[in-house]
Order: sequence, then C-alpha cells, then structure tokens
Amino acid sequence: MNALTLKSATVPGRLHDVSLSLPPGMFAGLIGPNGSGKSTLLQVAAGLIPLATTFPAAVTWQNRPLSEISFTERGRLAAWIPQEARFEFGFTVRSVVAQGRYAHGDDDLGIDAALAQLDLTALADRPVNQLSGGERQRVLLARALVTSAPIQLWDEPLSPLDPRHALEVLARAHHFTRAGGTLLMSLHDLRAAHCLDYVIVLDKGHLRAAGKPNDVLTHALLLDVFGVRAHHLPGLTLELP
Ligand SMILES: Nc1ncnc2c1ncn2[C@@H]1O[C@H](COP(=O)(O)OP(=O)(O)OP(=O)(O)O)[C@@H](O)[C@H]1O
Repeated sequence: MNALTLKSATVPGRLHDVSLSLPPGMFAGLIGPNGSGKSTLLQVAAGLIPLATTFPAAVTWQNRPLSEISFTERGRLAAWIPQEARFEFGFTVRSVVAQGRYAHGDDDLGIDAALAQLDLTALADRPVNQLSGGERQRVLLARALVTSAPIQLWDEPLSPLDPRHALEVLARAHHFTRAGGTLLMSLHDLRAAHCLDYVIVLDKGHLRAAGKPNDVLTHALLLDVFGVRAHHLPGLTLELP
C-alpha cells in the first residue's frame, strides 16, 4: 500500500506533471529553491489546491482517491502545517492544539502529551497571537501531531526553531515514521535533508530527482539546481544530550 501518491499533479504556472509515491514509514524531505513549488505540492497533497485536470491526474491517500474521502475522514488521515504560523485571534495555545482533535469528535485525547512534547505546557493558557514565531510554529506542530494522522505534510517547520527544538522535532518525526507514519516535510537545510530516508527535488515546478539522499544530492545536482558547491568537511555537529 502507498500512504500518499500524486499522479501527474499539475497546477498551472506552479507545478508541472509531478508524480510520486510514499509508502508508510517514510520520512521524506522536499527541497528546491524559492518558488520551485514545494508549498504548492504540499497543498496539493493535502487536498487544499485542486488539480488542474482530473483523470489520470490524482492524489491518493492509502490508495484511495482523495475525491472519495470525506472531509471529516481527511482530518483523521492527514495533517498539514502551513509555512507561516500566523494567527488572527487570541485563542489559547491549548484550544488551538485541541483543534487537532476536531475530526475525532473533540475528544481531547493526547493534548497534554502533545503540549509537553513540543515544550508548550507552560504556554498552554497564553493567547497564540502573542507568542514568538518559534513558539507559534511549535503550536502548529503540536496540533498536527495530536491528530494522530498517519500522513503528515509539514511546510518548512524547522525554519523558525532554535537548535534544540529543531533537533527535538526531528527526533519526534523519526519516532513517528519508525512507528509507520508517513511524513513529507519541506526544508531548506540540505544537511538536514541528507539525513532523511528519501529526498524529492523540485526545480521550477518540475520534479527534478527523487530517491535516497546519497544518490540524489550529488555535487552536480546541487550546483545545477541550487547554484551551490558542496564540500564534505568536518564542522559543527549538534545532537540532543
Ligand atoms: N496563491 C498563489 N497564486 C499564484 N501563484 C502562486 C501562489 N502561491 C505561490 N505561487 C507561485 O507558485 C510558484 C511556487 O510557489 P511555492 O510557494 O509553491 O514555492 P516554494 O518552493 O514553496 O518556495 P519558498 O521556498 O520560497 O517557500 C512560485 O512561482 C510562486 O510565485
């Protein structure tokens, strides 16, 4: 079974004929320069942007066409984290995280654990629109994880996080995929992408390469797609204590 597939996904001017499939248990990184289509692809995968054409183009979750999955069931099967953690209203952190249980009948299951995992317990009663950027991002991560959805689609979640929180989120993500979940995460940190199971490279809306990081992140590709030279040098390595 595939957890997530895109077949010939096209959004005019943004994404061109992209096909990919991710099995359960895969932690995949989505990389590409600014404007290459990462956010667009994630929103297509989440069912938030309709495809320009239907058959044979399609998005499937667990081998089922998205069009045949009700919105409530979508809320149980997949979670999407937007690139920007913006909140218009001052709902409390706890109530925003609790939105992740909406598709489960607002049962409040796992909310305290998710708050603790994202280091938000002390902030639980604070209004979300008065938090720092990194704190707001952690609220979105907690809301996504509390859904228990087996498909997680995260748009640059690491960018606003400090080193310790970023490492903790990566550890949580690996734990999630080792337990059978599927995570597609966009990121700009190519060194972090190198540590994932699989990388997908977008360039100007086209799928440029996909596969194991060692096979895909070659010097030639990095120079051609990103315009950077890669060197393997000893440097600063960070890990959780
Ligand atoms: N709502 C929109 N309507 C029309 N075009 C859009 C819209 N959002 C993005 N685009 C365009 O689609 C292309 C892909 O944008 P997208 O946001 O998917 O790129 P990205 O790879 O996520 O970029 P970044 O690394 O800067 O976040 C860009 O050319 C962008 O200008």
